[in-house]
Amino acid sequence: MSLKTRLLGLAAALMIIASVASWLAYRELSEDIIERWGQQVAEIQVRYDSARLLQSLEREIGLARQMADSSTLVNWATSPEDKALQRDAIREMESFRSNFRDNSYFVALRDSRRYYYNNADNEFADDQFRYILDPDKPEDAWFFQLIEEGRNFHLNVNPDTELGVTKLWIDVLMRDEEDRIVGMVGTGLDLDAFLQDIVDIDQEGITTLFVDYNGAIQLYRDRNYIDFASIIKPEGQKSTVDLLFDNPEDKQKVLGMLQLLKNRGGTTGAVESSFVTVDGRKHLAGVAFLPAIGWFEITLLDLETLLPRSYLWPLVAVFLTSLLITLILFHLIIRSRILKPLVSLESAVEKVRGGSFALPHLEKPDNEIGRLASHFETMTDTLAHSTRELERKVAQRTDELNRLARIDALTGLKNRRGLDEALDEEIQRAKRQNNTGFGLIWLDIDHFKAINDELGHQAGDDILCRVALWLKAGVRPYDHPGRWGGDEFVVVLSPCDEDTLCQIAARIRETIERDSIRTGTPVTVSVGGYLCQPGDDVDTILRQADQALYRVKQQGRNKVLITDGSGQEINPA
Ligand SMILES: Nc1nc2c(ncn2[C@@H]2O[C@H](COP(=O)(O)OP(=O)(O)OP(=O)(O)O)[C@@H](O)[C@H]2O)c(=O)[nH]1
Repeated sequence: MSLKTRLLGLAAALMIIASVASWLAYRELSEDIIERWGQQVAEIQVRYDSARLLQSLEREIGLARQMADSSTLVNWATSPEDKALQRDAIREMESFRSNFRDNSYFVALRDSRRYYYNNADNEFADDQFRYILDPDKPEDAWFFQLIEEGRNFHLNVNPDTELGVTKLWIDVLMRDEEDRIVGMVGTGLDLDAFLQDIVDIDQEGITTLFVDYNGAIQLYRDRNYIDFASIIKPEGQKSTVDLLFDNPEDKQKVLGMLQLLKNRGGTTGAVESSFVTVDGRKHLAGVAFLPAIGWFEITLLDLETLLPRSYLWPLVAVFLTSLLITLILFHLIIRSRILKPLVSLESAVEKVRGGSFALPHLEKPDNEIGRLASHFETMTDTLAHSTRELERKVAQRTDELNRLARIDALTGLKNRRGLDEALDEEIQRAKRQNNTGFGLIWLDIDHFKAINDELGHQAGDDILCRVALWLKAGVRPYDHPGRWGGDEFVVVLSPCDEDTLCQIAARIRETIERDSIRTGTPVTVSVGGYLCQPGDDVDTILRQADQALYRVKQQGRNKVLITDGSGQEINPA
């Protein structure tokens, strides 16, 4: 697999790994962020909603307590038949009515079970006594239950069938100086208006509800879930907060949070929160206990609505785009800085390996690969130069060897191979030039063995060298003199005719005889010559010349004998 493919594969694998890792990290992180944010928001929201409820009820509760503490009312409650006290009490009650937000009040006396009420329309002016509370009537059970429990203060969401109103009732027990319960006073707030103010807040994704100490739903946007008159219902029949959750775990969680807050004894500001599922959607439930009224406030935050995960998608898109751009840039840089230079370097190496030093253009980035390419170029130049130099020397040496292979080492004349080639060339030339003639002289030193024997081998060599010089001097510059071997010499004469052949052969013989006398060692040579004929080959030519020489030796030596193709003497010496 090529490096390019590997790098591309690696980049793609890295991108996939990075994307998957980022996606997982994003999910974890976004969930974490949303949870943290949600918890903080839930706590703030719970406190805010609690504060709104308490703010709205505080004044009414305070007034109800004042009313319960009113000595006028307490005195009357202990002597309800006393008309004077009743008159004062009614006046007192009416004064409170104008102060209550709902402009309504109720007063219920324990012993007489008489129930007094007047509303904002002053509908029951001078007729505040409405009815007698009956312990056997379920709708009156709240009164007897509260007295039995002895709870000084209680909030109660209850429809009053007698009066035809459903209200959030603020019930406060009236006690005499001996702390005996003598009655109950309070006011009611219109439930619908109250729900609209406190619970039906127009904030998408936020649900607020209030439950009593036992978890029974008291204020909730869906009236069907409200546990009306929950005080008189036995446990198990109450419409409690766990009804809102489908998942048993969630039910336990929420009830557990209520219990936890109860155990803390109503620490102010304490908030518990946990994730729950409502209508198939994940919510964060925040719970706070409101010790002032003995209720819990529960806020459900629909996190997907409040902070949809899609909000973070642009972040993911930015990340993935940057990742993609980074990888593309990485790939481009790798390609231009590593791959392309490597590919050009590899093709250059291939060329050099194939014997060519003409390098293609090499990419040389400013890095190790660039320096490597530079070194390779320099190395190739040096190698090319050395190779050229070596080739030149080899050629020179080969020429020299070729020359030496054709030269006789002793005399410096052509040797037998050189003569063969010269003869061959002459035959070819003669053929090309319409058989223009050429000749061949073959000469042999007479009695050379005796010279060697008498004067020694070195002296024999000297004579061979001298004969070579005289021979050279006796021929034309373009003739080819050579030593055939031993004391035999051959001259190829070109071009040449009969006369020339005879003249040169005779001149050679005379020169050697004459000049050798001057050296103190006279030598003579026998010369055989042959005028070459059209169509003669090397063997024929040499044989003819040799035979002529042989005949000279037969005839007594130191002579010249030239023959033609028929074997006839041309110019007998
Ligand atoms: N000094 C010397 N002697 C050589 C060399 N090559 C051959 N010889 C001798 O040359 C002699 C040649 O003798 P031949 O040509 O057979 O006979 P010759 O004595 O010349 O007598 P003819 O040719 O019949 O006149 C031999 O004794 C060889 O040993 C050489 O390179 N140097």
